[in-house]
Amino acid sequence: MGTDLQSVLITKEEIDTKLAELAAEIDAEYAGRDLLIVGVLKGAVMVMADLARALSTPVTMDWMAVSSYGAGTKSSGVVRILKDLDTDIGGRDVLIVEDIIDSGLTLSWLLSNLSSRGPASLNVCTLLRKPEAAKVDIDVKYVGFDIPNEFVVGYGLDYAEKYRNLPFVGTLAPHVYGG
Ligand SMILES: O=P(O)(O)OC[C@H]1O[C@H](OP(=O)(O)OP(=O)(O)O)[C@H](O)[C@@H]1O
Ligand SMILES: Nc1nc2[nH]cnc2c(=O)[nH]1
Ligand SMILES: [Mg+2]
Repeated sequence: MGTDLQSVLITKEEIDTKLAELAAEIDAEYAGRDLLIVGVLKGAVMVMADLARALSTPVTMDWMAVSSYGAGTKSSGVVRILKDLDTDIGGRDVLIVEDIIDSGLTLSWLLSNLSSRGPASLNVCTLLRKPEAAKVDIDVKYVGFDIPNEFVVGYGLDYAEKYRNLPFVGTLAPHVYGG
């Protein structure tokens, strides 16, 4: 697996340190409240698992799976729900947890969908954010790392469903893309 990687962009230690910082901010914000964290499958699995364990605030956890319509339409912004929340979020404090915001279209859609359900509050935490996201008018309260516009894998992020289990975030060598 090592030879497929071009470089390590963010080490496991850097991720751990950043998640501890974000968890402290989230603990301060939600102290005494009843927080529901919502992970967006599948990419956010690692962030959810490690962020949740870094929090002191007791939380409940739920999951959504969403997909863009059709192949190659990632940036169409048309999303369908593959798995909805099990929880009624009406009146709840909700924090969406993502691995990455790239075009921002997945998150824009999720924010409008979830806000229509009447949560008491709705915020976003993402480990990674790419420059494209600035073009979309979304307010992301907790951001781990702003990264360059490169395709990254690891720590939940895949290329053709592989590399999600790497403990760090890296970039792929060109030969992996078939070049
Ligand atoms: O900002 P955007 O351009 O919308 O891209 C970001 C989304 O794309 C990835 O998920 P993907 O739909 O690839 O599915 P996955 O989480 O199962 O890997 C990532 O996990 C985000 O959810
Ligand atoms: N694995 C992966 N998925 C993404 N989805 C949007 N941007 C990315 C990225 O850089 N890597
Ligand atoms: Mg995802």
